Amino acid sequence: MAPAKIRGALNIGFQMAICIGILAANMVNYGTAQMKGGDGWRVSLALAAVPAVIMTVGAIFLPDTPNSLIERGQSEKAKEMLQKIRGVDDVSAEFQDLIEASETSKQVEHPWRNILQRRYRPQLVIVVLIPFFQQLTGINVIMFYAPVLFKTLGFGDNAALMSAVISGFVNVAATLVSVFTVDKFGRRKLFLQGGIQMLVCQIAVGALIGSVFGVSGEGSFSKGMGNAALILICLYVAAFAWSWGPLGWLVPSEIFPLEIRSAGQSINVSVNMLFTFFIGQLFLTLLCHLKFGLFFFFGGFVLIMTLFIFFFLPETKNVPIEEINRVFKAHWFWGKYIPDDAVIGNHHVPPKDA
Ligand SMILES: OC[C@H]1O[C@](O)(CO)[C@@H](O)[C@@H]1O
Repeated sequence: MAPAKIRGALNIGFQMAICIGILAANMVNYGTAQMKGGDGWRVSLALAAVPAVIMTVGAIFLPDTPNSLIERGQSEKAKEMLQKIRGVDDVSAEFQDLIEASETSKQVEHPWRNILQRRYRPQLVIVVLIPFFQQLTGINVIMFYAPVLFKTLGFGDNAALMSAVISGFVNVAATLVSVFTVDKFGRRKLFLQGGIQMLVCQIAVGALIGSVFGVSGEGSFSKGMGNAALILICLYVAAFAWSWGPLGWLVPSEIFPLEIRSAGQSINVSVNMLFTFFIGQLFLTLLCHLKFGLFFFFGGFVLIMTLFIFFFLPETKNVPIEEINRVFKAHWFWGKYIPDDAVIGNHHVPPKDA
C-alpha cells in the first residue's frame, strides 16, 4: 500500500502509536499516584481498558484494503477502494501491480518452508536478529522500570514517576525525528548514529552509577548527579527512538518478497515479543547481580548490533519490495546466497566474476 518513497515515514506510525501509548501510561501513573487512599494503581490498571475498547470499536469501521479485497476475489470493489485511497481515478498501473502480486502470492503455498531456502537466508538471519537486538538494547529496562531505576538512584516517588514522563516525552519527540529523516538519510545512517549514541550514553550512565554506588550497590546521588543520569538516559532513549525503535519494525517489513512475507513478519513479531518478555522478567535479577554493570551488559550488545548493521544490513531506502533481491545480490556477504534468476528490477547487477 505504501509508496516506496514515503514507506518509512508511514511505517513508523506503528512505533509512534506505541510511544504515545507509553507516554499516556506514564502520565496516568503520575496522575493516579497523587490520588488519596493509595488506590491509584487500581485506576491506572483499569484505564488500560480504554485503548482496547477504542480499538475494538474502531475495527468495526475499518475498511478493507484493496489487497485483501483482491485476495477474496472482489476486484471491482478493490479498484474502487484504491481510487478512494489514492484520491485519483486512474489507478490502473498500481491496480495491475496488486493483481499480479496477488496472482504470485497464490502460487505461494509454503511460506514457512520457503523461508528456510538458501536464497532467503539473508532475510531469515536479519528477521531473527533485528528484533532480538532491538530488545537487547535494553530499552524496556527504561520503559518498564524507569521509576524503579530512578528510585534506586535516590529520587523520591513523585520525581521517579515524573522522570518516566520526561523520558516518555523524549521517546515520542525522537520518534518524530525518525519519521522526517528515515526516507531522506536512509535506514543504515539512523541505525549507526543511534547505536553509537546509545553506546556512549550507556557507558556514561554505567560509569556514573558505578563511581557512586560501586559493586556494593550502596551510596547516594547528589542532585546534580541525579540530573546528569536523567539527561543521559533521555539521550539514550532519543537515540533508540530514532533508530532501533521504529527501524526494528520497518526494516524487516521491507525485505520480504511476497512468498515469505507472512512467515517473515510472524517471526519478527514473535522474536520481538519473546525477548520483550525475557527482559521484563530478568531485569530485577540482572540489576541485583550486575548493578551498574547492567548498562555495560546492554552496551556490549549495542556494540555488536551496530557492527552487525555496518557489515550485514544493506540500505533498503527507496527499494521496491519486489526488487529487494537485487540489493542482496549486490551485497558483499549475502550476494552468494542469491541465485541470478532471483534478481528482478531495472538496475543491472553485473555477474560476480565480471
Ligand atoms: O519505545 C519503546 C518501545 O519500543 C519497542 O522496543 C518496540 O515497539 C517496545 O518494546 C518498547 O517498549
